[in-house]
Amino acid sequence: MLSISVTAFVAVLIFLLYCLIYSPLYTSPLHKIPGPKAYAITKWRLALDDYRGVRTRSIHALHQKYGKAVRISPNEVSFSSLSALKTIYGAGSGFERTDFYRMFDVYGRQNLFTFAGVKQHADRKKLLAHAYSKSAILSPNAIAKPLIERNVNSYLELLEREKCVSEEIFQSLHWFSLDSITGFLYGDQHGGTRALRGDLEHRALLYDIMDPSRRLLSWYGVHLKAYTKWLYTRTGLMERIVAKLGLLPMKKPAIYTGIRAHALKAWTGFKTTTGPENFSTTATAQDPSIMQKLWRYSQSGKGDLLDGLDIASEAADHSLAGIDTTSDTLMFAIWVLSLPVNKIYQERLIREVDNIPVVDCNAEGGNPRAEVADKLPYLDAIIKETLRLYAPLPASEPRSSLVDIEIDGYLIPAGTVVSMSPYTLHRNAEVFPEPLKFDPERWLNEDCVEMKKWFWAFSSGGRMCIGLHLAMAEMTTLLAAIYRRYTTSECKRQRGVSPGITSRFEVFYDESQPRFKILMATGA
Ligand code: HEM
Repeated sequence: MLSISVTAFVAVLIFLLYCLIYSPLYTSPLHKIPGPKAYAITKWRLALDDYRGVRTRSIHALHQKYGKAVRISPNEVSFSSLSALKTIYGAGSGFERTDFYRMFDVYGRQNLFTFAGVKQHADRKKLLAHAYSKSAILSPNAIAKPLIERNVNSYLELLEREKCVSEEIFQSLHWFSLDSITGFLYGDQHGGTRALRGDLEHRALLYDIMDPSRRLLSWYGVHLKAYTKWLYTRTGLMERIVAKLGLLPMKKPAIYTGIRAHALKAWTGFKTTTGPENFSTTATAQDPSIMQKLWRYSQSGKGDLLDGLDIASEAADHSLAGIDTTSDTLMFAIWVLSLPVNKIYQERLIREVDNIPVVDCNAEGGNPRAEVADKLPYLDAIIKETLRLYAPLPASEPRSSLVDIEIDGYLIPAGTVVSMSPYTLHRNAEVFPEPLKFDPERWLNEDCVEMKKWFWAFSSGGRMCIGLHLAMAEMTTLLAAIYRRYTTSECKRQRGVSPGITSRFEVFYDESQPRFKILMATGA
């Protein structure tokens, strides 16, 4: 009897060793891809890096050691080459977003960001692409340009009115991007915010995404998805026990507060005042917001019907995607230009914006117009270099293919997760000499064609950032106005300390500074 039990135990052990160690290392189709064994055997090795907030930097270090393809988990491979970039993220590549993105569903509804399938995504994108095109963003007759120019005026007025703002730009830049994206999505009447003009309720909308425990919630949501869902769906006594034991990574309500709740409120307000019966005769012309465009489409009877929750989900996601990204980039740009070592770049930028003729500035406020700020080569180089070194979404962008495919000489079976990151692409020393040095002028050299191919802050192909032109217009118009009027320098307390932002669950900062200070945890 004993010997049967021992035999069974040994057989189970051998089976487990085969499945958990031998197979991933020696028989898996990915076994030839280089990388440390611990990462190839278990997904928890990478999850641990994630927990420590060093996932992206660890993957980067693995690329430096193992080359352009690294196995980072039993079923996940990271790449860092232009050929892989084209195969995975090129237009029409057929690669889909993975389940990872489903944590950005809002109200249980998918949106542009979270659709995996190419067709579903393309259908939704068709509805939005024109509104986000460069010509629409810079058109005087559409919503974005006047809105951004007004917000730039408000920002400069705020600098004059509340002197402390100029010493702590992080928050006020968030108010700027909040007012810009909400005005664009909802229009002034139905949810456009006035944080810059002092509305405390609107400023408070940001607390939710600034809550540091959101970082932990993101980690749980990715690595312990079923358990997290279980935790948050307990009711009654169990709910109290779970809370008492401190098992919740973030206190309830963890999700539909702040920006997400605001989207639903904006939608409800819009529907009540606009309503189907007077929809075609009222506000449409004066209020061409994204919400209104989607509503108009949903009433047209063409294609799949969008209901209120679909519209609110789409809008909430664009808000979340458009706030931290833009304001974090602006914050890094101003901070890096304020360092004494970069004084020369600030002076050259000031020279460029000083040369803008008065006729190219708005009568109200006297700040450069958005379409003029868009055409300043030095400013453009500064923003590119900021996005290269401090990309606000620097982490890997996971994708998978429905069919087997070869990438950089390796056969990648269908369903394998493949990814690349701006962080690693932007630090390739063969493409960007002295990669950790802030040098905007590298973008002004005639031979920067290769660098442009590696620049990936906004991703590429069909899933490239839809808000690119909106973000660029916000950033160029505000920076041109600030440096036309002011010089900036670092505060005493900031000396030797890099600002640090968190993206998903990692902290990013300037690696050349001795220390960093985390400014905010973000949910995106
Ligand atoms: C500096 C500013 C910004 C940067 C660097 C940035 C970067 C990115 C990146 C890298 C992606 C792809 C993410 C992935 O696939 O994992 C993305 C997608 C997206 N971004 Fe942005 N973004 C910025 C601003 C904005 C703004 C202002 C909006 C406003 C609407 C926005 C809306 C979106 C949306 C909706 C997607 C999903 C697009 C799709 O799947 O088709 N972004 N962004």
